[in-house]
Formats: sequence, structure tokens, C-alpha cells
Amino acid sequence: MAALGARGGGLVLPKPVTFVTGNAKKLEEVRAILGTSIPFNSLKLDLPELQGEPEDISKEKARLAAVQVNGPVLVEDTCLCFNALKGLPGPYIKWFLQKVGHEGLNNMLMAYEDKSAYALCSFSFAIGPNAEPIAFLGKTPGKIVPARGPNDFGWDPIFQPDGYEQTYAEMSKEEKNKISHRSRALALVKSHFAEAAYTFETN
Ligand SMILES: O=c1[nH]cnc2c1ncn2[C@@H]1O[C@H](COP(=O)(O)OP(=O)(O)O)[C@@H](O)[C@H]1O
Ligand SMILES: [Mg+2]
Repeated sequence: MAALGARGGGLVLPKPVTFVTGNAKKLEEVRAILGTSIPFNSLKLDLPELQGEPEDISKEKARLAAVQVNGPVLVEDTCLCFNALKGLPGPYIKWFLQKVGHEGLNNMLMAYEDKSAYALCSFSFAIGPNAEPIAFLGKTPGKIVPARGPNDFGWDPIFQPDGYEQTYAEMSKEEKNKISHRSRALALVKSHFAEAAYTFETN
């Protein structure tokens, strides 16, 4: 275990948490949502895009990242899951979006009446290279619609959360962050950190 011992009831981590991502938009949201609640640095690492179930992918990503960083890491993976397709594209949404775009994603659901979908965010935290990662999942249900709103971030223009007339892209950032898959997962990360009361070695 990378932690050095107990002080003030919580584990002492040898350095601040590294949030591993190369996605500027994700980082922006994580910063806005976490504020100063969890001190972290961000780092872009080339990790393999894994296959499998969302939670397992996220945990495996954390294991790999913790070895490279040699310290506490937080990683994140996002899925967009279509109910008519039993959860696909899911973790493969990145390539589907890249290859067929918003229109292609809508077309994939043309054969089905059910346009419902959910956004799923999996954060995993590993204390260090030999620790078992803990996963935190956040889910927001909605439906897939023809693109509306600014094309700033991924599939935001085609995802309309349940209970809203706007797509993620049409919402203000504050509004999206209140109900998003990412903020729901981060709420669990925050409670974990509050409960564990980690402290950080500063030198
Ligand atoms: O909150 C979101 N809204 C819209 N698109 C998102 C959101 N979060 C992630 N994405 C996009 O969904 C895909 C998720 O893939 P992944 O989580 O592997 O991203 P990354 O490898 O860029 O970090 C990417 O295309 C990403 O840009
Ligand atoms: Mg990824």
C-alpha cells in the first residue's frame, strides 16, 4: 500500500491525487464540480482503451495509471448506452461518435421505437500501485435526439436528460453539472474522500 500511515484518523497519501485524462472538457467539468473539495493534479497518460464492462474498464485503467504515476490516481471513463441496443455503444461510444457522428448515432436507433439511453460515468480511485481500485458510478437517464445546441463536447447535443426539454449541449454548464452522470459519480467520490479523511504529505 502506498499510504504511509494514519494521522488524524485518515490515511496519509504520499502525494496529491493525480486525475488522469487527456480530455480538456472532462477536466473542466471535474474542476467545476470538485472545486477545492479534493486537491488534485491532472496528467495526460496514454492508457489503452480497454474493452468490457464499464466498472471493470475503469478499475483496470486505475491499476495501470497507479503504476505509471506511482501514487494515488483518479481515472474516469464515460459510456453512452442505448437501451434498444442493450447498452451499446457503451464504452465504445468514442469510436462510434468519431466514425458516424451525431447523425449516425441517431440513425442507429431508426429501427427502434425506443430512443431511451443513459449516460454512465465510472470514476476509479487507487491509492497506489498495489491497491485495489474503488469504483464510483453515476448514471443519468435520457433519450437520443437529433443534435441541438453548441457542438462543444462529444455527444452533448444528442442527449436529452429525462425531465428536461433541453439537450446537455443546450443547458448551461452549471445546470448540466447539477444532474450529469459525471457529477453523480463525483458526489460518491467526494463522500468517499470525506469519510476516509485522507491527508497528503506535502514535501
Ligand atoms: O459529458 C459528456 N458529454 C458528451 N460527451 C462526452 C461526455 N463525457 C465523455 N464524452 C465523450 O464520450 C466519449 C467517451 O470516451 P472516453 O471516456 O474514453 O473519453 P476520453 O478517452 O476522451 O477520456 C468521448 O468521445 C468523450 O469525448
Ligand atoms: Mg476512454
